[in-house]
Amino acid sequence: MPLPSDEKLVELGNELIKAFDGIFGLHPGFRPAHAKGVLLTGTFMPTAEAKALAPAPHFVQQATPVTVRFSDSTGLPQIPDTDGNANPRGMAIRFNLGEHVHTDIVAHSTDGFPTRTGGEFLEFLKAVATSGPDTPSPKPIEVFLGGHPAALKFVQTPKPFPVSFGTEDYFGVTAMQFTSEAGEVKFGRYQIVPKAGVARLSDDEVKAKGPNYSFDEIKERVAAGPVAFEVKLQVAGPGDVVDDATIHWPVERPVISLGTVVLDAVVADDAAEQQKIIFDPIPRCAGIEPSDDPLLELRAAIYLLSGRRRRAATQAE
Ligand code: HEM
Repeated sequence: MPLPSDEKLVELGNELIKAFDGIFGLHPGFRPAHAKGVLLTGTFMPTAEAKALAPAPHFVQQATPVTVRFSDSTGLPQIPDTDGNANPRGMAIRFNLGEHVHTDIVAHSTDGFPTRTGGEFLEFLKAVATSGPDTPSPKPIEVFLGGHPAALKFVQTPKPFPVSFGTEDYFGVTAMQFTSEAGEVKFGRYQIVPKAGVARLSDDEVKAKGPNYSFDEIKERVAAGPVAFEVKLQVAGPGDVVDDATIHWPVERPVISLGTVVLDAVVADDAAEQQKIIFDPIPRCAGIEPSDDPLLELRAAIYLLSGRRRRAATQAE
C-alpha cells in the first residue's frame, strides 16, 4: 500500500503518532496504539449475499485464508487486560487473497469513534496528554469533551470486559462502498459477531482475573476447538450519513450476513509476525471502496508510517 501524496495528511499522521508516543512512551517494535496483541489464523467462507453485494475475491471464492490480530487498546505493550483502558479491544482481519495480495477489516469493540476527523482526534489526544491528576479543573480534556458531544458520548459509552476475545463483538465504524457486478452501489459498516455469543465479565469477575487473562484464554480456546465469528454488514438507507464515524445509523437498517471467519490456530512466530504485519483500513480490492469518511485515508497513512517504523525497530520488551 502506498503513502498518500497529500503532504498535509502525512504530516498530520506523523503528529498523531507523536501524540500517542507522548502519552504511552516509546516502545520500539510495538504499535503506538493497540500495542498488545496476538495473531491467529483460519478461514473465511462467504455467503451468497456477499457475492451479490460485490465481486470482491473473498466474497466470490469458496474459502479464503485469514490472519486475525486481537488487541488491547493503548500503546502499552504490557497493559494488564484488566485495566479499563485496555477496552475497546481490537480485531483486525486480513483476507489473504494471494501472494502479497490482501484486503483487511480493522474493527474495535465499541460501535463508534470520538471524533469525525483526524485533526479533532489530535486535539483530543493533546487534551488527554495535558490533563494529568495534578492539572486543575477545568482540565483540557474536560473543556474538549464539553465542546465535542460525540467525543463525550464515546468516552461515556460503557466498555465492558469481554470473557474472551472470542465472545466480543467488533465494529468497523467507518462505512465502505460496495458495488455489485450489475453496478448497484450500497454503503455499509462491518459488524463482527462471535458465534459463541457475546459474554462479558462482571466487575467482581474482572478483579479475579490475571493481567494476561484475555491472551491466555484465547490461546486455550483455539487449542480446544475452532473460534468462529459471523461477518455482517449494516447497510445504509437513503439519506444516511456515510462519511462520519460519529453518526450512528438507525437500528432498523438491514444487517446482512457476509460470511463466517473460523479461527483454528495461533501463529507460530507470533511476536515477529505482529511486528511485520501492517493492517490497512482501505480495502483496495474489486467491488469495495472506502467511503469519503476522512478517517480512512489518514489511518491508512498512519498505519503504514507506524508499521514501517515498527519493522525497522529492535524489540526490547
Ligand atoms: C484518527 C483516527 C485514528 C487514529 C489516529 C488511529 C491510530 C492508530 C495507530 C497509530 C495504530 C497502530 C497502527 C500500527 O502501528 O500498525 C492503530 C491501530 C489500530 N486501530 Fe486505530 N486509529 C484511528 C481510528 C481507528 C478506528 C475508527 C478504529 C476502529 C474501527 C481503530 C481501530 C484500530 C485497531 C483495531 C488497531 C490495531 C490494528 C492491528 O492489530 O494492527 N482505529 N490505530
